[in-house]
Amino acid sequence: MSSKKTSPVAPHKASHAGADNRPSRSEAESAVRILLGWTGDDVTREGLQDTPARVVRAYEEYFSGYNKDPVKILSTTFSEVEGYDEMVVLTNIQFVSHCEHHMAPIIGKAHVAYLPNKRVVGISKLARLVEIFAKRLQIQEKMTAQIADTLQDVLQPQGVAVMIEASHGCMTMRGVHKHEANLVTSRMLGAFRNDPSTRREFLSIIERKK
Ligand SMILES: Nc1nc2c(ncn2[C@@H]2O[C@H](COP(=O)(O)OP(=O)(O)OP(=O)(O)O)[C@@H](O)[C@H]2O)c(=O)[nH]1
Ligand SMILES: [Zn+2]
Repeated sequence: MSSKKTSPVAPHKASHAGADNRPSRSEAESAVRILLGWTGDDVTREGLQDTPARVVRAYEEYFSGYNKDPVKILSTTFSEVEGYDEMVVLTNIQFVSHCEHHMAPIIGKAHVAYLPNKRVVGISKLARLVEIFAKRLQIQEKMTAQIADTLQDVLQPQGVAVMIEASHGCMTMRGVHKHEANLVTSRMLGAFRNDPSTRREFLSIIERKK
């Protein structure tokens, strides 16, 4: 199968197989047992006996974002803001995700901004939005776009900016072994894309807060 073929997925929809095709918990534990045996270790020894169940519980946490609806998260907004219409920026939102090529950790920070259009959203919801998309199998570019596009679609603000900087385990712990390499991605929409001074203000705020 070519890795170039991608199926279009709405930014805020989970892209995993439907519930009907989802393997059971015991099938997932068996798969972990097979991988453990494949390493060359003895899967029957005491220290490894409960490992398949633990790994499946850990995966449940790493990939809990498939069960959450990002649109619902953004549904609580406030309009009593005395006409506040300046930039809202939440910087340094830490996250851990996993790359869809190696299932290796992606560890980084997201900076999220929007220019409100009469309504604002609770700031924790911006961090929750990052969490939902981080806790899925990702590539960084896709995660950046999903966060920005969902904010734009649901809040319909005058603009959205998302910047992510992250270290990829598949490049640091294995493969090319570049420990210091950080991938920086961004998506600018509306005023952040069209107005250079808005974009500059966002970039200077996140630079100061690093
Ligand atoms: N653009 C992008 N690439 C990523 C991301 N995470 C991992 N990758 C890359 O995905 C690519 C997968 O390439 P392959 O050649 O199929 O995999 P590989 O043989 O394991 O490649 P190496 O990592 O170079 O050893 C690698 O270049 C990874 O660095 C990401 O978030 N964005
Ligand atoms: Zn990878």
